[in-house]
Amino acid sequence: SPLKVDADFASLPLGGHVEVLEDKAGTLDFDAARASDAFKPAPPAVGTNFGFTHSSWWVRFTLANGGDVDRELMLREDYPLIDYLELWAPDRSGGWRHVATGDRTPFATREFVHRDFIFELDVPARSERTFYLRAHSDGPVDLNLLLYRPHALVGAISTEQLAYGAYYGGFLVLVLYNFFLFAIVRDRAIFYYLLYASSYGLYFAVHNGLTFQFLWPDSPHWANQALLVLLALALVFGLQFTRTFLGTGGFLPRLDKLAVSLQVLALLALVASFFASYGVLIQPLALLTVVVTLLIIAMGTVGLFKGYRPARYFMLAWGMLLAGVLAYMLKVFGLLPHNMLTQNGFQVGSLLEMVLLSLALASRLRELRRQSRTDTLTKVPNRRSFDETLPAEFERARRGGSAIALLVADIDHFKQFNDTHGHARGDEVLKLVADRLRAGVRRGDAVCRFGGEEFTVILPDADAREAMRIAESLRRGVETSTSGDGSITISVGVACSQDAGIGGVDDLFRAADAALYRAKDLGRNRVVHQGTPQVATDAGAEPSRA
Ligand SMILES: Nc1nc2c(ncn2[C@@H]2O[C@H](COP(=O)(O)OP(=O)(O)OP(=O)(O)O)[C@@H](O)[C@H]2O)c(=O)[nH]1
Repeated sequence: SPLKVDADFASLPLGGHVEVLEDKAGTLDFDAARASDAFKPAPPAVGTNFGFTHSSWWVRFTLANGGDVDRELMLREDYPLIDYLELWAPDRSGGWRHVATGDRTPFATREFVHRDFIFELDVPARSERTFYLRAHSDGPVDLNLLLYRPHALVGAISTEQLAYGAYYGGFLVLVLYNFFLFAIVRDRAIFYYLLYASSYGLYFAVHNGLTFQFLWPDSPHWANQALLVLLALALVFGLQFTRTFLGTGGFLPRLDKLAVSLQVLALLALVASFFASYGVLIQPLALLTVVVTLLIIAMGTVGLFKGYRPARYFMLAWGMLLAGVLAYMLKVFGLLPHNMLTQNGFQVGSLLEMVLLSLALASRLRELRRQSRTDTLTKVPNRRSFDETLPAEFERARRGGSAIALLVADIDHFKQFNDTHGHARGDEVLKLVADRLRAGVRRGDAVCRFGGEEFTVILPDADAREAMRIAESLRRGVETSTSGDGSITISVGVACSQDAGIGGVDDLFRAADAALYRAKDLGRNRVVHQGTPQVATDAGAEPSRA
């Protein structure tokens, strides 16, 4: 039955009011189609979404204007990737106005300069008009037909343009920001993120019909191929980013190899896009996308369980994307309202994903920074960390008018231990000593491996007396916990900022180091304060340090 268009409405979905005709061979011309009696009402479940099909599809609908004024209406088909789309509309002289467009014809074939297909429909007062559409496409023929009053279409489009501007603006800012970050930091993960975000963002822009309108309006062939190329690139770079970010080559060699094979497949699809048609390639690529997504989530999950902190943001990011897809699914099944967020759940989720991946990169930089300040063997802060921490703590103590002390500790006769028991056992001793030191200090004290078998301990808010007490308890702690190991002992030199002659950080370190030498000279396994002539433990004197 004709759709009444004289009532007051802003927009109407046309889906339930059309009849369709499948032209399997694609040979019918307009007159033959118009004469055909094989038109059937569109099935309510799918409407005019015909999916992947080799047929051409004819769509017919009748609009009835019972009012006294002419009605000018806008027909919008809002899936922009239809290859060929034609309209036949009755004109006022009894003939037909024919528009032949689609994304396989130059952009200029459109009546309206817009990423979707928009046609003007004229229904004079007190009349009925029947319109015909013909669609054919290598990809899915998913016609989403909407009828608008002109003012309503203007309103809808301006809202959408704002949303798209915000969406792609977000992508652009992320890409620019990370570009500059990469220029400074030179982390390869940032580089792959850049490529991933760029190809992914452009892929969506192709999907929305925006690149065809704004970037390559005269290249319909490339406009179609670009979707495949960008999807393949997004898969390659997404995997490359994930592998670099999580460092999967090291701890997940099998999954990492699988990732490389999938990258090769995506690259093959990319090359094939120059020879094979869109229709042949899009379905395998869609399948590959699902597999890649599952693999990335699997790798992130393992990274998370291995305790790699940046993997938390990484997984949150992918969770956002999945939440977006889920929101869209729930909308399709009527469990969530239809609005711009749910309708575009995939796209919204993808931007949130990119934002969180950018955060994950920041978290990774923090982790790299932490690693560069940690000794890999003993897991205590290293020399670099010490060189940064001591001046800062010293300055803080000076400003607060408090004392700060420094211990320099060295394992006794470690060379001999190494020579006797081997380097591996020596490493274990280093770890053990580091653990003892760490366990024996107060909160806020900093144990560092200064180098070799030498450790430092920064003791904020400690005067010489307190520092001696802590040093002595550390010495005893090492001695007792390693008594079964051929007796490992340490010698410790102590200096405090309140000691005479300590003007700055360098004085403090020199004094503690000199005290350590004295401890070695006095027989090892003892604590010596730089100011006092001798504060010996009860260990017997030994020959001088070599
Ligand atoms: N196993 C192991 N040994 C190390 C490491 N770093 C340094 N060493 C060893 O530590 C030893 C330090 O020897 P020396 O500096 O001669 O001092 P020492 O033998 O401890 O003698 P004193 O300090 O005079 O008591 C050398 O044999 C180094 O090879 C390490 O990371 N692992």
